[in-house]
Amino acid sequence: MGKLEVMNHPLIQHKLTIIRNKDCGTREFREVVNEIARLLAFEAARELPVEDVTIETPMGKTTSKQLAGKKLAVVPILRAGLGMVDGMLDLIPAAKVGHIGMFRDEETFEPHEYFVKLPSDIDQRQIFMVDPMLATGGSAIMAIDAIKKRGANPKNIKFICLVAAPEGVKALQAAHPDVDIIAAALDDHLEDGYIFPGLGDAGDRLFGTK
Ligand SMILES: O=P(O)(O)OC[C@H]1O[C@H](OP(=O)(O)OP(=O)(O)O)[C@H](O)[C@@H]1O
Ligand SMILES: O=c1cc[nH]c(=O)[nH]1
Ligand SMILES: [Mg+2]
Repeated sequence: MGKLEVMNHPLIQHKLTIIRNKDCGTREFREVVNEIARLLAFEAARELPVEDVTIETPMGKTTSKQLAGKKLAVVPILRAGLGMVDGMLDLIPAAKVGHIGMFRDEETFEPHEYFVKLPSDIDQRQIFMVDPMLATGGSAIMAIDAIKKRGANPKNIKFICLVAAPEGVKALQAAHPDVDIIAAALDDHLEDGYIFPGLGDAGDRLFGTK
């Protein structure tokens, strides 16, 4: 079973409160989503491998740690996942970026895939898949199916979101038990396919489409 990590950090809780508020405008919503993504990237990078390197400080020779150079990829689920990409890249600027286009049917909430473009060496990369919302879990499950089908190593995939519903966590863990989930918050339940209390439609709020 994949791990679920919920980030109960005060900075994250404070920023989430800002974007949950229905009066938060597009510009601030976008900025704060990226700020939270940056904080989540910090946590997501916790298990990156490091290696010893010998350096000289002004005081003399020592052995110190550096990143071992594992290849990384950030993979947003379009559209709303795009809102988290810059924040992730602030911390891991050398990562490649893949895209998976996915939309939910407004009545059935079934996901539909409309675009997939990944780095050609995705099989060798640690993948951080990003999407602000994990609701029924359908979009995340299908997006992970898509990257596994194209060679991604299941052990190298982490799913990173802002708000998760218990229903989505359960479905994602059942479908992809090898994928760890990092969420800024675990909310109460789903109401008509939307997370309660949640923050509404993340894509529409990020791009001002409603
Ligand atoms: O867990 P699920 O029930 O699948 O719901 C979550 C999905 O819904 C939203 O995307 P949406 O379909 O609204 O597309 P958008 O990002 O283009 O707005 C969200 O960004 C997730 O991708
Ligand atoms: O609450 C939700 C559920 C799915 N997609 C969103 O953008 N918000
Ligand atoms: Mg949407």
